[in-house]
Amino acid sequence: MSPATRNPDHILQVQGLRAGHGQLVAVRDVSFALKRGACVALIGANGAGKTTLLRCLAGVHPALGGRLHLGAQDITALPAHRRVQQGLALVPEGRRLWADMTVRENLTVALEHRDAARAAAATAPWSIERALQALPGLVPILDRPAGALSGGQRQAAAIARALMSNPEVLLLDEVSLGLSPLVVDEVYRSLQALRAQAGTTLLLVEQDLGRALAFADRVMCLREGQIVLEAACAETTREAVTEAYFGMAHAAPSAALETTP
Ligand SMILES: Nc1ncnc2c1ncn2[C@@H]1O[C@H](COP(=O)(O)OP(=O)(O)OP(=O)(O)O)[C@@H](O)[C@H]1O
Repeated sequence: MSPATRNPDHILQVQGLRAGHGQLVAVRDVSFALKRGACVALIGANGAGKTTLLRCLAGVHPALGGRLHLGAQDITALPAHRRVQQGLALVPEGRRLWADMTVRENLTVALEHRDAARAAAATAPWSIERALQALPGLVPILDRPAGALSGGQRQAAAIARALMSNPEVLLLDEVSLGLSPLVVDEVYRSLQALRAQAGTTLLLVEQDLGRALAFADRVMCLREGQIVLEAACAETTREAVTEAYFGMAHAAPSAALETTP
């Protein structure tokens, strides 16, 4: 992407991204851009390529082609840890915390590995104290080993750990997976606080279509590794999204596409 075609309003620009697993192509020529401060929900059936796409953006899965820009910087060739330092953080499916360490230790290690210059330049850099204000549910479990936490607590701790890098863009895989509705509500309240307080740009994978459309500004539907729908949530309908999701007109929602009103 030439500097002339880059839009300064876009914090993340993805062009022609391709990735696979062996012979299998999982992400096919995917292009999109995230506006600064936006929240985009990425939806798609099992195996559509959502996790592979997020992992490619984070640099933990190799891309076969394409270009990525974070702000004005071309990050295509940067390894995962450099992308984190530049402001692109992933909260992976399954959360991947260090199970034997306490929550506090998980956060401290992340804090020590962040880019000091970026943190110094930030107007309000994240600290453990500030993360606890945004995610108060962590306060009583700060000294508990991450391996002993419930699903919702692990999700909150993983989000807090990602915040330690002062992300401009937070990628969240399967936000609601394995969590009770009440805990999901709490996680989304925390994400709302992040958006309001820090203006963090969010790209989140969410299987609950009702929740995705209610929370995000835009929705992007991935099918067989391609973006088949990209729209403002306020300007699309469940029917249009469901049709894109299944690749057929008038498809009935299945258990794979939850639809909380
Ligand atoms: N480690 C792997 N080895 C081989 N194939 C894989 C691997 N991980 C994913 N795939 C395949 O790549 C394709 C995309 O998978 P991916 O996990 O990215 O999809 P997804 O949309 O995140 O699905 P899910 O909701 O089930 O996690 C699928 O066909 C899947 O079977």
